[in-house]
Amino acid sequence: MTIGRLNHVGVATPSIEKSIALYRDLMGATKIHEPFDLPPQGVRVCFVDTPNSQIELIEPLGENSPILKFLEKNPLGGQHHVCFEVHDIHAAKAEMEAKGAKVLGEPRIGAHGTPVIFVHPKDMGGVLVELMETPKDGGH
Ligand SMILES: C[C@@H](C(=O)O)C(=O)SCCNC(=O)CCNC(=O)[C@H](O)C(C)(C)COP(=O)(O)OP(=O)(O)OC[C@H]1O[C@@H](n2cnc3c(N)ncnc32)[C@H](O)[C@@H]1OP(=O)(O)O
Ligand SMILES: [Co+2]
Repeated sequence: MTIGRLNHVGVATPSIEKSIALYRDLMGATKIHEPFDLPPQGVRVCFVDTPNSQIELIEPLGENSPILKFLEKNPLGGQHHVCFEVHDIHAAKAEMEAKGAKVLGEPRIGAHGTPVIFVHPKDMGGVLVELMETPKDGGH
């Protein structure tokens, strides 16, 4: 596996609406996408475009959301994960596991419509890493 483009930085927030206001009014973001629910991942998502990447605002969706505990520990929200593109998600998963890193669950469809996996922060220097298969059209 070769690490690919930084697709997005995931930012957990208790309120997407409040975070949108911060990125728009404080940071000057001009392209903010419509928020949408992503039930398979247990989050509501809103992408904020930057010139070379995206910020992915994520708010808990449902009682089993994987970000509930993170928000308990970080009530204001905070930087949650970084997402790199990979060519083949199944090959990436197999390689991570062969190298001894814990992959959290099976590949699931992520916010850009391609499969994603997560590598445990304990095996990646404290950073939760999402690997995302590059969209066939090359992405955003
Ligand atoms: C929409 C989609 C997309 O882009 O397509 C997404 O991104 S969805 C993004 C949301 N989905 C996910 O994150 C799915 C994968 N995540 C998970 O399975 C979970 O969140 C885990 C990463 C396993 C954490 O689980 P949980 O919060 O229940 O456990 P926990 O609080 O006991 O955490 C275990 C240890 O990991 C640390 N830890 C927890 N979350 C962390 C994070 N985001 N970054 C860095 N470290 C983190 C905790 O501080 C703790 O360390 P200590 O032991 O030292 O106290
Ligand atoms: Co993400």
